[in-house]
Amino acid sequence: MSKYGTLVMGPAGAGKSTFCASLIQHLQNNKRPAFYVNLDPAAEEFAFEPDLDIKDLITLSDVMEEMSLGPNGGLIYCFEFLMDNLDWLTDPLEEVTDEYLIIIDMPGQIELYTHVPILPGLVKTLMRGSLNINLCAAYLLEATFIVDRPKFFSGTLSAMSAMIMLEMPHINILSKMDLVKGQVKNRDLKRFLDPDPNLLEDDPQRKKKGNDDGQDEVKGYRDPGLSSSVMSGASFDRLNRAVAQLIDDFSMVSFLKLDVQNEDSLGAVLSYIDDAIQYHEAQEPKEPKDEILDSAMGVAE
Ligand SMILES: Nc1nc2c(ncn2[C@@H]2O[C@H](COP(=O)(O)OP(=O)(O)OP(=O)(O)O)[C@@H](O)[C@H]2O)c(=O)[nH]1
Ligand SMILES: [Mg+2]
Repeated sequence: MSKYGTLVMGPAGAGKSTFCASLIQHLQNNKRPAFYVNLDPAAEEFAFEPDLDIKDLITLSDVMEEMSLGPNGGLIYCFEFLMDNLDWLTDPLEEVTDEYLIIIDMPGQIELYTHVPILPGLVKTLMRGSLNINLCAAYLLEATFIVDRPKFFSGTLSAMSAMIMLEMPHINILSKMDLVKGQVKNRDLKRFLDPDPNLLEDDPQRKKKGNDDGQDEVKGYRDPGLSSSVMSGASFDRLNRAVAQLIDDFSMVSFLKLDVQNEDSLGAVLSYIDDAIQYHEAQEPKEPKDEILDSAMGVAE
C-alpha cells in the first residue's frame, strides 16, 4: 500500500503552520482525510490538534533547560534525538492508509534546510524502506519578500538549496499573497513567480539608493548604518546579481501563489501537491461508485 504526504518547510514565520491548518480544513471540506504531524518542538498552538506531535517525544524548552543550549542548537539536538528514536515517528505512520494526506509541519530554523545533514536522512526514512511515502516538499516563502528584491533572491536561494539537498519532488510557494494584493501588478508578479534576474536591474529601491549614495559622495559623508554602507554598495549589487544569475542558471525554482483565505488558491496548490505525489492515480474509484449506487437506491446522505 502506498502512502502520500507533504513536508511543509520554509523560513521562520513563512506561514507553514497556517498553511497546514488551511490545507487540513480544505481537505475536510472535500471529504479527504489528513494525518497531521507536528515536527516543531517549540510549537505551542494549533488550529487542528496534531495526530502526532514531536513534543510528546521531546520539547525545545526542556532541551534548552537541561542541556544549556540556545534555541537553534536546541532544535538541532531535538532532531538528532528524533533520528535516534525514529520508531516514535515511523510506527504510527505505518498504520496510515493511502487515502490520507500526511501533512508534516516543520520548524522554521533555516539551517535545517541548508547545511545540517539531518533532513536528508529523515526524508530517506520516510520515502524509502517499509514506509515508502510518496512525499513532496512544499517550501514556503512569504510574498512580502518581493518588496525587497535582494531579500527575495536570498529567500529563493534558500529554497533552491533545500531542493538540491533533499532531492525529492518539490514545490515552492509564495505565501501570504493577501499582504501584497493591489501592490504588485500582475505583469510584475510573473517575474517573481518565475524569478527573473533582471528584477535587480529594475529595482526601484536600488535606483533610489543609488541616488542617495550619489548625494552622500558629493557631501563626502556615508551613513555608518549597515543598510546604507554595506547593503547598498557596488559589491553588494554584484553579489546579488551573482546570486540571481546562479538561480537563473539552475532554472529550478518557480513559485505558486498562495492565499490561505481563498479556497481556489488552496485547491490549486493542493492539485500541484497531488500531481507531484501522484495521489489520484492510486485512489480506487470507490466513492463515486458508492454515490451512484446510493442515489440509484434512493439512499439519503
Ligand atoms: N496576512 C497573513 N498572515 C499570515 C498568513 N499566514 C500566516 N500568517 C501570519 O504569520 C504569522 C506566522 O504564521 P505561522 O503559520 O505560525 O508561520 P510558521 O511558518 O509556521 O512559523 P514558525 O513555525 O514559527 O516558523 C502568524 O502571525 C500568522 O497569523 C497569511 O496567509 N496572510
Ligand atoms: Mg509553525
